[in-house]
Amino acid sequence: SNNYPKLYHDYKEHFLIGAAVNPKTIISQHELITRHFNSVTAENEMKFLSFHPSENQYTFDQADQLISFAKQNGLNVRGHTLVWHNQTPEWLFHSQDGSLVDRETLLARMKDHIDTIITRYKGDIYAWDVVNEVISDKVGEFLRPSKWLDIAGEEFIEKAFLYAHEADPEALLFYNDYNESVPEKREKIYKLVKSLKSKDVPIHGIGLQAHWNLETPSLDHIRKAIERYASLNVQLHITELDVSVFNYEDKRTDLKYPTEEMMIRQAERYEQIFYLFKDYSEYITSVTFWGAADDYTWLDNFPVRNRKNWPFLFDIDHNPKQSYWRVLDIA
Ligand SMILES: Oc1ccccc1CN[C@@H]1C=C[C@@H](O)[C@H](O)[C@H]1O
Repeated sequence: SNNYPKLYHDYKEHFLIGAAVNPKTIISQHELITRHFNSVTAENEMKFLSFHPSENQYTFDQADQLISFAKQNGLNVRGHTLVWHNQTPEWLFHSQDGSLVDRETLLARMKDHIDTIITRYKGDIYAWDVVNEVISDKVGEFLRPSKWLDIAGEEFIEKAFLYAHEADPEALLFYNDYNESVPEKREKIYKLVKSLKSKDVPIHGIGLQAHWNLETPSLDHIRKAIERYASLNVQLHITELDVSVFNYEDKRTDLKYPTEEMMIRQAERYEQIFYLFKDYSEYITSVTFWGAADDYTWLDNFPVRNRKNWPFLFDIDHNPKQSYWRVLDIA
């Protein structure tokens, strides 16, 4: 990573190049991140559970650490994420006596969280994943069942955006989701965002998580999703890009290293994907990887626990892979 062409520099007229970071990787991957990226997202440190572990307790230290790293190195910061069904503490949905809270109480607690967080980082965080993954993966089901939905009804979604906008009218507010290129889910995400826009809810962008692999989604499905979302006149961010060497249903655990053909195929995929992103750089303003190099990825534990993956442009020693050269060559 030390003297290879800076990835963000070669893409600067197209879109920002980002990486998910955490308190460990801003140290272990410091040189790589500051050389090749101009945007960062906290992998876990800005989620509800991290910020707000109990009703009257906010914990900011780890997020503050990441913010000062970003400021010291001139990196843009995406906030992830304010309202989600995962990594959210149980206290939020319960009263002292353990019963479920009512709609007003839950919305008041949501507002307090959003006000507190967005106000603290106003001017430091330019874009927020306000709502993450509320669309269902189940055929025929629109919204994912959750305590948010059960207690507050579907208006919790628009309320999150309204509260966020009131707290920082300058921040870009995103809806973020995965499997975003699957046609059936694409149409549900489209319907949700179109509905929010039609009610003048302040939403500025759609985050495509882009947790992809060597085979899926097809370039055609990716292109169709980008075009569908772009037609809503919102910005598009690729928010969590990785290209797993295993298909979702492939649970093999025998590999200690990626095969040569995996690395050749991955380089081809990355070239095709970035060629497509460049084609739509009028709409795509940021491309963030969900990590920076193969020495650390959430995919080492998902969907198979303790199974190594090699999803990025840089290898476990932070040296460029074939994938890096193919992405750089078409910049
Ligand atoms: O690809 C998925 C499949 C099933 C559930 C969630 C996801 C992706 N969900 C993402 C992954 C990692 C987390 O750190 C991110 O916050 C989350 O947005």
